[in-house]
Amino acid sequence: MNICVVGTGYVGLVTALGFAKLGNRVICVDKDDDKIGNLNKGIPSIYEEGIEEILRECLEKKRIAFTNDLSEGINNSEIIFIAVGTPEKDDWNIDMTQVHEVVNQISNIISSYKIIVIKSTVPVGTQRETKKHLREKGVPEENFDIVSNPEFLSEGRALNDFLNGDRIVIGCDSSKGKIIMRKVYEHFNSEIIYTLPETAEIIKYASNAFLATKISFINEIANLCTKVGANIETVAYAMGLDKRIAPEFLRAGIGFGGSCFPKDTKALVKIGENHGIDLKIIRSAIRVNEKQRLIPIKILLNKYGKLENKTITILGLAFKPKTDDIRNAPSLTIIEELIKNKARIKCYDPIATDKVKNMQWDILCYKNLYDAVDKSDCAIICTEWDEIYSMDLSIVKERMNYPMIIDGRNILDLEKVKESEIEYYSIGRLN
Ligand SMILES: NC(=O)C1=CN([C@@H]2O[C@H](COP(=O)(O)OP(=O)(O)OC[C@H]3O[C@@H](n4cnc5c(N)ncnc54)[C@H](O)[C@@H]3O)[C@@H](O)[C@H]2O)C=CC1
Ligand SMILES: O=C(O)[C@H]1O[C@H](OP(=O)(O)OP(=O)(O)OC[C@H]2O[C@@H](n3ccc(=O)[nH]c3=O)[C@H](O)[C@@H]2O)[C@H](O)[C@@H](O)[C@@H]1O
Repeated sequence: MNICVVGTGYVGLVTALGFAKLGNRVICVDKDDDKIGNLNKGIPSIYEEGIEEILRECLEKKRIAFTNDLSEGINNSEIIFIAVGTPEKDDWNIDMTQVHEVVNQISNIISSYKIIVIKSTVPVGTQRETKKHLREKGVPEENFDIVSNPEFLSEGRALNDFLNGDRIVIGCDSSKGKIIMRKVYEHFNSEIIYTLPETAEIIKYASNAFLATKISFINEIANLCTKVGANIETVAYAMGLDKRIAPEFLRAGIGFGGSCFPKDTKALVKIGENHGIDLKIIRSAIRVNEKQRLIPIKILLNKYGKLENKTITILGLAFKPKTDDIRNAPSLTIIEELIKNKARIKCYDPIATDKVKNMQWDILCYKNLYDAVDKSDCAIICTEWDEIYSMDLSIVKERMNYPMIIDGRNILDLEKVKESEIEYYSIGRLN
């Protein structure tokens, strides 16, 4: 099939490459000329393992092309996927500017039947509002169908998630649209749920909010474990053996970050509010998460009283391993607090340091972990990178000014920590 994908970020690029790999012809559109230039040269706009090879393979086979010209994408495709950003606003509502811009542009270009698929995570009601908007802009009804098709991929294993997701959700109120969407996904093995657009839109938010709540739940239990001398790892393991609970998303730590859980939980609370429903559980999950990030600061203040002239190392900047994405990462909140407390800050991350350098903070970034802990008074683990998990604790101890680690992701081997005689804090583990 001929497919156009608008937006070449994490979701857009992965969607485009996934469809291209399956033999479709895909045109990707982005308004960022630098991204388009790089993508045409085979340089991905995001970091994901294996994506560069697939990009180059698809370019060579001429299954994918990148342009900044939306009309080229639309005129050569039967289906248009919208995968632009939907960031959060200060009031927790969603900023729909990027989606609205694309829809307006489409309304000026479209001249024959197209399916417009909303892949971005958008507030409930967006499919219907978009339909109304296109009609008001004079686009004849017979020229389009609008489908809500939210994406469930996780960064770090995005392409695999896209191609082998647990489910595909299609929110569509036209039978013609449904038939074409069935064809789009005919080579996927995932269960496909056809439903109303509003239901599809809620499924996306409810799924993310449920997973975020599971994390906040286990984090509260971990905090209790710390107080009563219980071990969160055994608690989580035993809970996870119950099939009704399941072991995933029970890893305690400094909480969830990223471009989606923080934004989508807040957006769902706001959607509830806009409809007169107070979503109390999700509101609490957000509050628990915001506090969880501050645990390392509390431990440090307990230990040192004040942090002025102390050197603190952040081990891991990305919001999770295998990505260079630092959007809403717990590490950033911790750095901001350390700056407020006038600490000297050193950071290590195998791939995300450049993104933090762009923030122009007065902090030092290292690509070598041992240089980052040199003369430090405490190292805080914020991301569970393999490189951090497997660091040599004897070297770390030797290079630090005072040997202290706060393990915000509960990853270090407790035996090795004990042997190293480093002062060690975790989130609910028994040392
Ligand atoms: N990042 C993730 O893991 C997931 C994200 N989502 C959702 O997918 C959507 C996209 O997220 P990301 O890919 O992370 O966003 P992103 O910010 O990485 O990428 C968005 C892209 O859209 C482009 N763009 C913006 N306006 C445009 C326009 N008018 N014309 C052409 N291109 C335009 C931007 O230049 C950028 O390259 C969001 O709604 C997000 O909530 C859903 C599942 C997973
Ligand atoms: O809508 C989205 O954007 C995506 O959001 C998440 O994917 P992602 O944010 O890439 O990463 P996750 O693996 O879900 O991790 C999110 C955060 O939760 C944290 N986490 C995760 C699991 C856990 O047990 N404990 C925990 O603290 C991670 O460290 C990370 O900061 C969802 O898992 C995807 O299904 C969804 O499509």
